[in-house]
Amino acid sequence: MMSAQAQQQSAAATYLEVAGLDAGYDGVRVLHGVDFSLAHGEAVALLGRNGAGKSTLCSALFGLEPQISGRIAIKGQDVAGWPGHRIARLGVALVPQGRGVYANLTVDENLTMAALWSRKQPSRRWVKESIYEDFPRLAERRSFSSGALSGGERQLLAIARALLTQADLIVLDEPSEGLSPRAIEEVIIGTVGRLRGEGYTLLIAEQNLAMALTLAERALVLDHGRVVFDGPSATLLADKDLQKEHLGL
Ligand SMILES: Nc1ncnc2c1ncn2[C@@H]1O[C@H](COP(=O)(O)OP(=O)(O)OP(=O)(O)O)[C@@H](O)[C@H]1O
Repeated sequence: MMSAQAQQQSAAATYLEVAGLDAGYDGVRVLHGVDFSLAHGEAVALLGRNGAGKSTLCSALFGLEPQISGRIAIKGQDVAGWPGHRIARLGVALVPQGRGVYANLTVDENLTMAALWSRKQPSRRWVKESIYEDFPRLAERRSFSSGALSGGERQLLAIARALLTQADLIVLDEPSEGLSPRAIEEVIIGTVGRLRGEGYTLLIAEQNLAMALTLAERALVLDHGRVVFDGPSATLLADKDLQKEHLGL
């Protein structure tokens, strides 16, 4: 059994804890008893076939559409049932599938709006100018309508919006979807890899196994709404039978 001190240390190291999470829509259950946790600064890939429940899990963490039961704790606080804006204030940002940027607004306006969601005491404070310095492509496009951006630029903007909320856990729902190999290399591998290096906690839902495993040291595989693998990425990469059975590869 863990000593009280070890339990305290382990609670302090845990950013997100999900236990016995069920989620669904209008009575149709999609997630069944999902358990996992994320340590501060850990990058975890969330894998699974189409319809396995990855987006449902990402949305459930953020207080969005699915109805849920079970435990979701962020930094030790039980947040199940909280609305998204309250969860955002704890430092969680979701970069949704399809990116969630406002296509009718300019890049600059999108960034201004994201900053309104900002939490109060971040460890690192991003402001619009630091975003433009660090992501010169966005600076070049600042007055462009977001709807006119390329897929890679839109993904970059969505990530920048997450940073401006001063999040320290960023949940990315299929970031590589619809991007060219070059955009995947530059935006996803480049930017997300950098966030990882800077100590952000990352949960990356992906269909692209090789890419997800490049970015994350640990993988979680969902199949029909159940966690069927939770372990080192290298183990999953080496286990062709598991990939075939649960990812259809
Ligand atoms: N808003 C919704 N209303 C009703 N059912 C939904 C909704 N969103 C998803 N579902 C259903 O929940 C199940 C899981 O879908 P989900 O999008 O979570 O899977 P996924 O692993 O993210 O797949 P994909 O890669 O296709 O996005 C599917 O059967 C889907 O039809």
